[in-house]
Amino acid sequence: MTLGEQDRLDGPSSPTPEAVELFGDALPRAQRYAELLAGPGMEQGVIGPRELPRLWNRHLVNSAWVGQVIPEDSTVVDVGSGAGLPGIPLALARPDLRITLLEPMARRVAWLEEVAAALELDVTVVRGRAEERETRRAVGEADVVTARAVAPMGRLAAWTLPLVRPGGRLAALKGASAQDEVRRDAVELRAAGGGDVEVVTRGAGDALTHIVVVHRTERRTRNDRNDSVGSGPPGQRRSRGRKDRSS
Ligand SMILES: C[S@@+](CC[C@H](N)C(=O)[O-])C[C@H]1O[C@@H](n2cnc3c(N)ncnc32)[C@H](O)[C@@H]1O
Repeated sequence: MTLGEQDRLDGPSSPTPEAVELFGDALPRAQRYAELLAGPGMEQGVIGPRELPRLWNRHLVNSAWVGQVIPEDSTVVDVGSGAGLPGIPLALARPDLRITLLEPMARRVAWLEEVAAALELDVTVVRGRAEERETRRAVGEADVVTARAVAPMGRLAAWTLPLVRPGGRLAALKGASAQDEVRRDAVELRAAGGGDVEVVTRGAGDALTHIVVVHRTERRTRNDRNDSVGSGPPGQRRSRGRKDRSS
């Protein structure tokens, strides 16, 4: 399928050529997600009206690019999913991944559950804050943590690297400040258990995406030693969009 330049200007129901490539067979469900964001999502305030004309590039395509730094069959925790970004587009583009959407706000958790059910997505939704011990117990350690627009790099690493298994990685979607944040917060990144860091750039224009990949060292941090991971305590909310997980 090819789409012309005009399709970029037509609003949320018009996927861009990058979207066609990234979502492949899942494109109709990505389109449904864009419609949900533009309709009930906007009414419920999970996304602002000004985002409508740039839903595809700035949000769906930008989010799906993160799949390019995630190895096959990984477990992923998307921290601070909000409207479902990048977790929902990632789940659509990469059905091999096992994804948990982590979000502290009840209203957004309800939204994520509704979207997962509507799109028949096999994702787990957990209510909680990344830095809380209960959350770490509930979600365990993932191969990869993703996050977009949640916190400055140093704080984000302190919150999220304890959710990454040693040898795994944090993939943070950042704006043009990516390199500067990495330099500025280098000490915090190391203290949190960060090792090698790379900034991967994809796309152009509204879809331009800088992904800060922080590789987690094998060494344990004080945060890890204070936590023991396992199944979630009573009261921690977990739910699934679909229960018949096949892989
Ligand atoms: C600016 S929104 C970004 C939402 C989404 N990632 C996006 O890119 O559109 C930040 C989100 O992070 C969540 N958040 C804030 N602090 C958090 C924490 N400590 N742990 C997990 N999520 C957090 C907020 O509730 C909110 O949904």
